Amino acid sequence: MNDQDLARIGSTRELLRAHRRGVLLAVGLMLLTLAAGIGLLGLSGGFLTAAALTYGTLGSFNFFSPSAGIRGLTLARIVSRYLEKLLGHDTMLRIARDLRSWFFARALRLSPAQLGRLRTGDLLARLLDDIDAVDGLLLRATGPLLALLGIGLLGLGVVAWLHPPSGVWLALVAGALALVVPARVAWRREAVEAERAQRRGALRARLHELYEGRNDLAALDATAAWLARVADDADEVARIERARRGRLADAQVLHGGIAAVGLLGLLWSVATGVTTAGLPAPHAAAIFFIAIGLFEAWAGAGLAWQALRAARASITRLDAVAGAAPAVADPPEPVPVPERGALRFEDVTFAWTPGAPPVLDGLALTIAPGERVAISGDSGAGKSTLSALVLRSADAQSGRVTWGGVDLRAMAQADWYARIGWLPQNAPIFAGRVRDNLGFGAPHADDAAMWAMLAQVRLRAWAERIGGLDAWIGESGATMSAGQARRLALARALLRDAPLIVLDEPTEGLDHDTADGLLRELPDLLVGRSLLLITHGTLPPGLVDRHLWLRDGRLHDA
Ligand SMILES: Nc1ncnc2c1ncn2[C@@H]1O[C@H](COP(=O)(O)OP(=O)(O)OP(=O)(O)O)[C@@H](O)[C@H]1O
Repeated sequence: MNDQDLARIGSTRELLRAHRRGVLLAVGLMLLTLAAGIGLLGLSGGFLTAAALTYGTLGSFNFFSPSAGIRGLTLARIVSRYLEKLLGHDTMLRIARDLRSWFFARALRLSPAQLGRLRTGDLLARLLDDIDAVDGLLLRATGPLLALLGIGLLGLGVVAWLHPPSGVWLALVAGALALVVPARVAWRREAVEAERAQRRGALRARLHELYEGRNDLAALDATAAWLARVADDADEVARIERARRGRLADAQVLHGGIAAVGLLGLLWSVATGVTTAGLPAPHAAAIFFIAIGLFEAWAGAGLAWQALRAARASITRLDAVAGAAPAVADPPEPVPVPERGALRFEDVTFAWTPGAPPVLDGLALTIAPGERVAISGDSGAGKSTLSALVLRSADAQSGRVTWGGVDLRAMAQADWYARIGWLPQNAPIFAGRVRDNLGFGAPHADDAAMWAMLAQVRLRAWAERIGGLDAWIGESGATMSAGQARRLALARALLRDAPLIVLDEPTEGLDHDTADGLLRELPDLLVGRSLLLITHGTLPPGLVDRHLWLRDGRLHDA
């Protein structure tokens, strides 16, 4: 499926339905493989019995038809099994690919506040474990269950045709299996499967946090305590897995018991048929072998039922994220975004949690084109919240934010972002080359522009030392100091050809002289662009046109 098709899909089940052709084909091939296998067993049993009964007598024996049938079924089984593996796995891989792209794209539509409620490890668990459970639905759950149903009906039909009383008996045994096995492994197991998926997610989250926070935990001498929590989580997961396996083993035992009684009853039924109702012995043998084949195939039903329940729990978890309505969405017919304009907050009131005291309360602010405004305030006053509204991580509950007179909510988010160069508080450095990190937001910037920008943020000497624009910088800027990472992210924001630059604490982590030098040079880097600067520090004269103070949700002159 292409991106446009995926964008139209609203739930996991809808996505699975879009693959129904591949799924039906794979199920048909599974059925064919099973039918060929069981047919082979029945035909061979009948054939051998007929041959044994004819041996040493003068009776005639049709050798050719059954042996041709055996050859045909053998070949059919080989070919259908090969195609089943080929097409079944191909469909499964397509489902997995589409599910991952779709889930990821849907999750990214959510605002940071919505995503922030999920732990990264849990999100990863959904992306990996839950999608794994769902894409295997075809090969481990619905596929086998449908194929087992199909082969059951076919087998019962053949047995009933050869000997109706045996058909009735086999149907009764099949009915008992169909009730008892799912009852043991799957009936009323929704809550347990949901808990299993949730616990596995929690374990991943705990491990992810251990990895991310390993240095802090080591410094706090808290690694052992954290590992103990990991062990507790792992124990919980193991407890649930053991219980599941126990239920599956119980189901296998029940299946074995019922199948044994079923076969004994069938033996009695066909023996009576042969001795009293003229049932040919080869038919009796064929019925017996078909039944053995069916019981063997049905033994997989328990696992398939369990996989089905697990997949359902995973579907619920995936839809909880992918099906959530994004807090910030594009309008159906977005308005074009003006090239330049004033950024205005008009009587803006905003609370992160509905009903909580607002962080911004009737806030008003105008930044004229080319104007540079700094905003300071106590920690927690709402400075980053203000930039979050500019970035449309959230929308104001009342009032509006406009650019060139157009409400930001009337624009497509991507069009609006094209007008902004943003340096967030925790700007990430991506694993890759210096060039990649600079060029993300400015794909057309050439080497000369990159070097000039590196010089302006005072990173030129560093870049030359590590090998230039193609030098590799590790994940999260592992090979850089915090100040260097901050300056590289600043360079990235400034390199963008955007009329509005939003900088949240650009000099955080820099020594006084570097910070001061950088701020003094900032006006030259802005050249006519508007600036919204969030800062705690003192500013050199001439950097900004106005310096405001955020207090009680409103802006005051500093
Ligand atoms: N995503 C969020 N969800 C819920 N509450 C939030 C969120 N982000 C911020 N807040 C709350 O909003 C208030 C303002 O936070 P904000 O980060 O805007 O302050 P700030 O002025 O930038 O602080 P600092 O100078 O410490 O960075 C705080 O009480 C904070 O707890």
